[in-house]
Amino acid sequence: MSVAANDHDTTTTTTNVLENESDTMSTKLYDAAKAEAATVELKELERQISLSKSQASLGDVEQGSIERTNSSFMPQPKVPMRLAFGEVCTYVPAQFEEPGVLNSLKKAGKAVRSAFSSEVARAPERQILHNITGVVNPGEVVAIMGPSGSGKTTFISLLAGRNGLRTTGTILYNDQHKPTDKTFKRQLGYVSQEDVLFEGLTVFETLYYTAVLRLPRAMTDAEKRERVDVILEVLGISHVKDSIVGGVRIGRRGISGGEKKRVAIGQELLYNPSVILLDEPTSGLDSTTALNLVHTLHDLAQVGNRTIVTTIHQPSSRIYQMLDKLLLMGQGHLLFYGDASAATDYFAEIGYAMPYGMNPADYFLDVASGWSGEAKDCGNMCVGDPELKALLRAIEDKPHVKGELAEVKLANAYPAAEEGVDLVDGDGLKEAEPLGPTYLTQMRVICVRSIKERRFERFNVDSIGTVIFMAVLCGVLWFQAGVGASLATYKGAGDVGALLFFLIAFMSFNLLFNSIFTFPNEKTMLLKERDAKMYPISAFFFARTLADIPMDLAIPIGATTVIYLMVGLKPTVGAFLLTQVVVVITCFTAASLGLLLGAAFLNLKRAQTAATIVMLTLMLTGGFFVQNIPVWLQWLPYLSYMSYGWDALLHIQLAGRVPACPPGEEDCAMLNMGTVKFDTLGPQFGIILLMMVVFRFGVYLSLRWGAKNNR
Ligand SMILES: Nc1ncnc2c1ncn2[C@@H]1O[C@H](COP(=O)(O)OP(=O)(O)OP(=O)(O)O)[C@@H](O)[C@H]1O
Repeated sequence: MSVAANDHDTTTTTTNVLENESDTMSTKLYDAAKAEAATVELKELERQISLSKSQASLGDVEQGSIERTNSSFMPQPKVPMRLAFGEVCTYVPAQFEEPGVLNSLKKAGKAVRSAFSSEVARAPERQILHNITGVVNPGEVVAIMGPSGSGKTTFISLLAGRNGLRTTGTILYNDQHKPTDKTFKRQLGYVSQEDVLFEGLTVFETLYYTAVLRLPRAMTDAEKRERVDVILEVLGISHVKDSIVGGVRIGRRGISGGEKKRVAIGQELLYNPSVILLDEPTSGLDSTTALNLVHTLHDLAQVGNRTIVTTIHQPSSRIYQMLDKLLLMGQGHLLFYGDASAATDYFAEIGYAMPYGMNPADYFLDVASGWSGEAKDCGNMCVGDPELKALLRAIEDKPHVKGELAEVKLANAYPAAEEGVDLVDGDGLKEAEPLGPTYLTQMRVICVRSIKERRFERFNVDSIGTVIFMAVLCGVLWFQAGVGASLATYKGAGDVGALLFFLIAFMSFNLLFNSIFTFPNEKTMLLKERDAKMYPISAFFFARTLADIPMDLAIPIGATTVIYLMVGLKPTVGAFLLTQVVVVITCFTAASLGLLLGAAFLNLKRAQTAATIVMLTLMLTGGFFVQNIPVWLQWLPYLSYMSYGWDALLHIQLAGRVPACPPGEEDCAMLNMGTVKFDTLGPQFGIILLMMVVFRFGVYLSLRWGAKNNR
C-alpha cells in the first residue's frame, strides 16, 4: 500500500525527538485508549483505500480526462455541521483610515468623547453585505459566486470567524456554535485566497508538521505520517511530496500554483474538520485541474458528510454542474440562494432568461454585474447600476425562498453563544474533541520547523561571510595592537579601546538587523495558525527564540575568536572566556531589540527604519563618540546596552595594564574611552541581562496583542 510509513530522512530526527517525549501516567492511559481507537480507524482506512482505488480506476474510464479522487478513504468527521446564516449585514468605514499614532490618538479622543455623550457617534460607514440568508446542510457543496468586489471573500471569512468588520445578523453552526467561538474554531477548515505556506519546507514536511501540531496527541507518529500520506493521495500530490514549496522569498522555484493550493487544502483536511471553507481555491488553475479539485471537494462532502462552502470565480459549465447549491451575490446583495440546477429557471421566471448555449456561470456573473448586454462607459461595475437595481426589484417581487430558509429565522431566535462561555454541548462536539499536542511538542515542532524553513535563506550565508570578512579586516588593521608593548602608551590603549567598541557595535548591528526579519516574515503564518488555535503564542515565542540560539551564538563567538587572536588581546583563558560572554550577552540583547522592533511593527520597512534610528542613537550615546552630552540628554547613555558592554570589555582587557596616570589626571587612561562606570563586572552583566529580559518580554507582548491588529 502506498500509504505505508516511509523513510523520510529529513524528518526522522524530529520524529525521534518527538517520540521520546514523556507524559504523565494519566495521559499515557488516555493515550493508550485513543491509540487503540486510532489503530482501528487506520485499519478501516487501509481497507477503504484499496476499495476506493479500484473504484477510482473505474471512475477514470467512465470520466475520460477527469481524474477521480480517492476522497472516500478519508476518515469521516465525527460531528456533521449544519450552517445557518441569517440577515448578515457587514459595514466598512466609508473613508480610508490613515494609519499612525496621530490618527489613533484622534480615534481615542473621539471614543472618550462619545463615552461621555448620550449620542453614539459612529464614523460614516459603507454597507458591503446586505441581508445574506441561507442554510447549508452536511454533505452539500455550496459555491459563492459573484463579480469582483461583490463581497464573496468578506462573507466566507465571516463564516470562518476570521473577519473583524462590524457585522449584524447571525451565523450559527448546528444552531449553537458561533464561528468566532474559541472552542469551535478548530472544527473549521479555512483555506484563504493567498497560499500561506513555508517556502523552505517540502510538501511532506509542511503537512507533517501541521499534522503534529493539529492531530491528537493520542495518535502515534506513524499514524500521523499515514494520515499525511492519505491526504497526499486524496489530493493527487504524492509525486511532489519531497519537493520544496518554493517561492520568491527563498529565491527558489518549487511546486506549481495548483499544487500549492492543494497543499493548503491538505493542511485543513488533515484534522478532518466537519466544515471546510475555501476562498477561490480554483483561481489560477487550468480548467481540468480546477474540475479535479471541485470533484475532490464534492467527494469529501458526500462521502464524509462534510459541509463545504467555497467561493469560485468563473467556473466552467462542467464545474457548475457539480455544485449542489449556488449563492449568487451582486454588490453585496443576495441575488440567488438555492439548488444550482434551479437557478436558470428562476432567473427565466423573473425575466432574465439565459441565452441558448451559454455557460450558466458566465450568464449569472453577467446578470450579477448588472450587465444588460450592451457596453457601458463605466464598465460593468457602475455604482447604483440601473440594471442591477431592476434585478433586485424583480428578485424582491418574486424571491426564491425555499422552506428551509424559513428555518434560518428560527436560527436567528437562538441566543448566540457568548465568546468564552461554555457551549451547550448538544451535538457532542466536546466529547469529539481529543487532547492536542503537549506544549513541549508544540515548541519542538515550531523550533525544528523554523530551523528547516531557513535552510535556503541566503542572508544567513551572506551574514556569516560579512562577519568573517569584517573580523579578518579588524585583525589586520589592529594586528597585535593588544600585546603588552602596545599598551604601554595612552595612544596604544586608546587604539584597543576603539577596537573593543567596534567589536560590540558591529556584532550587535549584525544580529539586530538580522533578527528584525523574523516576525514580519512569519506574520501571515502566525496569524493563520493563531486563528486556527494551533498553539499558544508563548509556544511560538519560545520556539522561535530557541531556533535562533545556534546562529546567535556561532557568529559572535567565531568572529570574536578571530579578532582576539589576531589583535593579541589579553592572553589568559579567563579574559578570553569573559570577553566571549560579554560579546554574546550583548549580542543577545541586540537580537532581542531587533525581534522587538520586528514584532512591534510586523512590517519590515518600518521596523528597518526604527532599527536604524535606535541603533545609531545607542551607538552615539555609547560613550565612545561623545563624552560631553548635553545635560538634558544625559540619561541616554544609561539606555545604551553598548555602553555597558564596552565598559565591561575595557575592564576585562585594560584594567591594571595601562600606564599610571600623572598626578591630578586620574582618568587619563580612559580619556578616549568614555567613562568607566563600574570597577567590577557584576553591574554591567546585570544591566545587560535585565535589558535582554525586558526586550524579550516586550517581544512576547507585541506578538500577543500586536499580531491581532496588524492584519
Ligand atoms: N476591510 C475593508 N475595508 C474597506 N473595504 C472593504 C474591506 N473589506 C472589504 N471591503 C470592500 O468590500 C467589498 C467586497 O470585497 P470582497 O473582497 O469581499 O469582494 P470579492 O467578491 O471577494 O472580490 P474579489 O473576487 O475581487 O476577491 C469591496 O468593495 C471591498 O472594497
